[in-house]
Amino acid sequence: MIEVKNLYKGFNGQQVLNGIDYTFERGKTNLIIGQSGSGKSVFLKCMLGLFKPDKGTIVYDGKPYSSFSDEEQRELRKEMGMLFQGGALFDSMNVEQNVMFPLKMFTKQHKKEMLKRVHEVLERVNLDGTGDKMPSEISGGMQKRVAIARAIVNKPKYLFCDEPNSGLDPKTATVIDNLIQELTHENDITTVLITHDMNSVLEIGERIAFLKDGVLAWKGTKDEIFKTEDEAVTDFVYSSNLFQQVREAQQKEK
Ligand SMILES: Nc1ncnc2c1ncn2[C@@H]1O[C@H](COP(=O)(O)OP(=O)(O)OP(=O)(O)O)[C@@H](O)[C@H]1O
Repeated sequence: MIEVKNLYKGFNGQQVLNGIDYTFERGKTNLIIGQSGSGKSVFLKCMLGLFKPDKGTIVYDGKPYSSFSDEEQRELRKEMGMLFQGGALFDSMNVEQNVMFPLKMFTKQHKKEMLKRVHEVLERVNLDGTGDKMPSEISGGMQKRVAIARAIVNKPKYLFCDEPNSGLDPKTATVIDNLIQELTHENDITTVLITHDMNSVLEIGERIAFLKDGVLAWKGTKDEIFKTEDEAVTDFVYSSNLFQQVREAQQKEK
């Protein structure tokens, strides 16, 4: 669980996050949605410890970041899995080396032990047997699954995903969404996922935080989002054809 309390962040006099209070629950896919420029990435980077908040507290499973020693900060980084747009694999490394990278960086395991874990996670994401392939030799969807395997190889408590579906066809995007959700449930991970993909909201929006101009303008679930009359949210979600179609279908059923 990650509790965010009264979080403020700005750059050069421009306020980006304006006093956010929110709790990201453990074992759930916690989505952050909102228009471009609303502060989603800055929010994520604050939780990753990449940006220092101007004000406010971020509490990781009961422990405020400000109270972490250097060693504890390093330990926390080890507990964070990251999945960035485009997968961000190392082109010069094969699949196995990519997935092994966090183990080499954060653990002192023997190679045999690391290989065992790498193959365990590759199997979990249905990529067994691809360890010696280079990223350029596999499809975009497979690259995402390698990136997911790399993000979970260290058994993270927290998984941060920034638009994990970008560049994928709708069917592959759904496979990736469901895989992230399954891993979140199986391993009781606190997953925080930024998305522009309204299909992802419908698929895995167990908890949704809607940001508008750096403020948490609405929070709820994928079912509640259809019931809300909050204009900021309705303006945003019904600009998507998919949401309009689902709403129309729901109205016909009534
Ligand atoms: N390192 C930085 N220095 C200065 N300003 C920044 C920095 N990072 C982000 N910003 C500003 O913060 C604001 C919010 O950006 P952010 O990337 O969080 O938006 P976003 O909601 O993630 O947008 P998108 O959906 O397009 O990715 C923008 O005005 C951006 O220019």
